[in-house]
Amino acid sequence: MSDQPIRYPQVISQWWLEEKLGSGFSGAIFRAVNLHTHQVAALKLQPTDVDCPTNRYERYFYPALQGGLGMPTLWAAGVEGEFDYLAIELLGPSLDSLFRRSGKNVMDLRSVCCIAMQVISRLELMHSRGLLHRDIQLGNCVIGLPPNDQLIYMIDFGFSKFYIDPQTNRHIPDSNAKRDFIGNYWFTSVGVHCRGKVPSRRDDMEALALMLIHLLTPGGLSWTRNGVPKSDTAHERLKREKRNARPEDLCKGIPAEFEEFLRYCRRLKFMDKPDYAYWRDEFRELAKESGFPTGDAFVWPPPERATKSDTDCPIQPPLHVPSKLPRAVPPNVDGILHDLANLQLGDRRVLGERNADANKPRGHGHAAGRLPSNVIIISDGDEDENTGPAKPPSGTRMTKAMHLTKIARAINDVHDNGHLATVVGEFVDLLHASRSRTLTKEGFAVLDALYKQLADPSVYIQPLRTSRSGEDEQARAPESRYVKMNKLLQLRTGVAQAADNRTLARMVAEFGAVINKSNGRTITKDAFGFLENLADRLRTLA
Ligand SMILES: Nc1ncnc2c1ncn2[C@@H]1O[C@H](COP(=O)(O)OP(=O)(O)OP(=O)(O)O)[C@@H](O)[C@H]1O
Repeated sequence: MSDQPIRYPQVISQWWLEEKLGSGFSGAIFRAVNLHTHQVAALKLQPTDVDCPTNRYERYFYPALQGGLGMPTLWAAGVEGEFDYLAIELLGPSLDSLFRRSGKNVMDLRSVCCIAMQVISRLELMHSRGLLHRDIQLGNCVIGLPPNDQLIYMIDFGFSKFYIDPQTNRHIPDSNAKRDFIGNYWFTSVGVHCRGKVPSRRDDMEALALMLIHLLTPGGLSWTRNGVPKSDTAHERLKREKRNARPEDLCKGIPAEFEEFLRYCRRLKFMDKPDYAYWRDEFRELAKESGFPTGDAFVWPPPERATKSDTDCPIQPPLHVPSKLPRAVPPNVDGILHDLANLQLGDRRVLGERNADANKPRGHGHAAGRLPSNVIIISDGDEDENTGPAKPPSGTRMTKAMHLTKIARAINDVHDNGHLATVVGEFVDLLHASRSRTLTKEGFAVLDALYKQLADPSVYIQPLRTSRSGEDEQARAPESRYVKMNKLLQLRTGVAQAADNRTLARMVAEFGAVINKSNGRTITKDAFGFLENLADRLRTLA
């Protein structure tokens, strides 16, 4: 291809070219009108002699995506004269241009959660049709034109690839052969970009995770700040920085879900199918916990405070507030649940100091007449106070965070060590079933509740981990892996000999501190062993 600027014609096939909408590495895209039907389209033009003839590839992939939500319609495609053209459904601006135009340093959490939910769905659709995108970035996510302007579309399938071989119907094989990097500098996964791995579904998901973290990071991910690398040395430097960036450092100060999502993507094996529904739910739950509507409609510009009209899926009232109390939607459900866990209700007992009257029916602490005046009774309406953790209302999937919160509340309510052992067992089962091995803030809240119940529930206990925002970073100066493993092993074996509940409480506190100080706050094999042995010990001390 010559170095001369490309001269685009006025008419291609039946399309009259109007203004330029954008340009890419090897072509440009114009708004165009069909001379016969007057249909409007986005015409993607590329000289036929370009080094990287992506239009030719895109033409091949588009048919597989037709009819899918958030997949543009391809109206026509062909070669005329020196140009390869694609006539695509005309769409709105990209997330990149919306974000740039907003002039903001970071994107608001509600918008990022919506992008997460929607792009996960787009990837699920593409993957279900055997295709990888392989170039996830803000410029390749665009919103529709009204009335579809709350829907995010995927565009630019020039780097896509069938990971299911259409001939054999089998997943493409992994390989260690050296390969050129396909994707973009900012968000392509570390495995593909820095280690030369073969892209698969996990890498599309990791690129999304990095894109979301980028949007929430002031100034963006560090390796995106110097622009596109102009030399091999600069590219190598960028790769080193990207490869060395630890999830916990990238995600400092942003909700833990993003760190967990990134870790999850990186743990997936080459052929693994990502759990799209799980992560969509996690981001929906995060939006809900943050007081936003749970729908995934991408409302731009973000409303000052999301309201019912922002979404076709209105906010679910998370809490039932008794009618005699002033009705108010709390801004932070999480904080309230946490505060509730720390309430001094006055009639709690120390399990280790139980005597015969412990079996007497206990006046329930929620009796309105006995509550301090500032206490609001909170109930999901689906919980039987005598049976601890309740089942989710039928038809509702309980997220891990909700489940953990219920477990923490159940621990506050137990009457004896036997019951406590059962709840700890449920905690262990939930952690085992979870795809993430990171102990979340809700997981720490369970440890807090456990410690409090084992030590003395009537006194306020400083939570084991109160902040994700980095304020507690000094307190959690990282310990080496070796130290962590050693301590966990000691706790795992020592717990079987614990003489009483107070000793168990001390061990739970130590356990929480070790996990909190470790990189990634990961639940290891020994950590599971400790919790399982704790449940056994509680049974024998019952
Ligand atoms: N269907 C469309 N409707 C409206 N605008 C579009 C459409 N497709 C693309 N654009 C605009 O054109 C820009 C470039 O499009 P696209 O990414 O498909 O081209 P490209 O040549 O492959 O770009 P790159 O080389 O940067 O990946 C997009 O960021 C978007 O702003």
